[in-house]
Amino acid sequence: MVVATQVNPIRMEKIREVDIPVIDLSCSRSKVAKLIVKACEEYGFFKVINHGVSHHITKEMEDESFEFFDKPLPEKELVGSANPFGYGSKNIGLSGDTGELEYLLLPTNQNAIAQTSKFSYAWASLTKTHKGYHLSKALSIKNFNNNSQCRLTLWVTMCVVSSYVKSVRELACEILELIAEGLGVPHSLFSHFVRHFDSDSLLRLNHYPPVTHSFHHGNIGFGEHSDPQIITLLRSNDAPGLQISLRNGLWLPVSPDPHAFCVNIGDILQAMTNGRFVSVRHRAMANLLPNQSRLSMVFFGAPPPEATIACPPQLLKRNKPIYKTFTWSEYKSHTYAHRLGETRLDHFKIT
Ligand SMILES: O=C(O)CCC(=O)C(=O)O
Ligand SMILES: [Fe+2]
Repeated sequence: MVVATQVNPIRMEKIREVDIPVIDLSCSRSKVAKLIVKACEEYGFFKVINHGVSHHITKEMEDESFEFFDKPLPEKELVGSANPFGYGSKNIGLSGDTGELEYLLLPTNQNAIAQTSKFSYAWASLTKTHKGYHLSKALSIKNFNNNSQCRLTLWVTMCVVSSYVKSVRELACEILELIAEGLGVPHSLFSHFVRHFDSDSLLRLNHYPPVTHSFHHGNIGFGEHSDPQIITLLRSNDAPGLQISLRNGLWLPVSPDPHAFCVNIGDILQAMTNGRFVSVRHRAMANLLPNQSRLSMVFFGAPPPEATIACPPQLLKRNKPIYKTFTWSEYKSHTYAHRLGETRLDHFKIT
């Protein structure tokens, strides 16, 4: 008999419910900065409320995403495979990882968007409307039929996606500036990477349909990993699934809250703080709800490809650097060449 081996076996016995930090961004700046730094040190993870991203923009983005995922597979595949941007189903990355989800990876690079916006402007004048820029319309534009990447970028330039990206990018930068204040380093030390015209930030829409076949608890939607970028802002609908790993190996289920953003520290911020902040390991369980899909909309704030990543002297204090200096593009290549669950930053440790 052949027994299937499970990648990333799940340690169910260690799951428990604990409160994770919820930070109210409407409180005083100095208090918020301190609380964020504490959460980054202890968990590498927190939720923010009163964050200023309009619920209307978020809801529109969610509706638009569901509209896309509800389409028949051949239509979804028209946007091309997620390499680097496009649609993917079950396969995550190029190293053999799989999960019970489908997803769409979108660029947010302002440079690429500026290139394409002249096309979307021309299209907008043709259709004489600035509303209803849906992906279904982008898919049907004849001139773009042979260029899936162009169609995707076009979708990103459209009102709904670009408003969402702008708002969430602003929130990510605001949080990075609060972190810088809390650490006593220059205000834009981290945020300038994400604000940069060539920032490699991206938006990932993850759709976890209810699993229909004989699944048992413990099946994986998106396997255990840390995010390689600087910072991640995740917003989900009110279906559960996300879990974070604590330093002691316990898994914490994160209760869903459509009005909050989950913020996690990425590998780059762990490197830039010389290990003071934790790049939190997390995963999403398969969706076992009978009739409801789970949707997470995830913004990854990243540096430009040629940015140099090193811990600044102010944060080293008298300690030796733990990590070598590297560029974001070197880190990204290393990440994509390895399995999702690997601790990729270890490769850059000074031995
Ligand atoms: O969908 C989730 O809750 C987690 C997704 C995630 O970790 C990712 O896209 O990097
Ligand atoms: Fe992640």
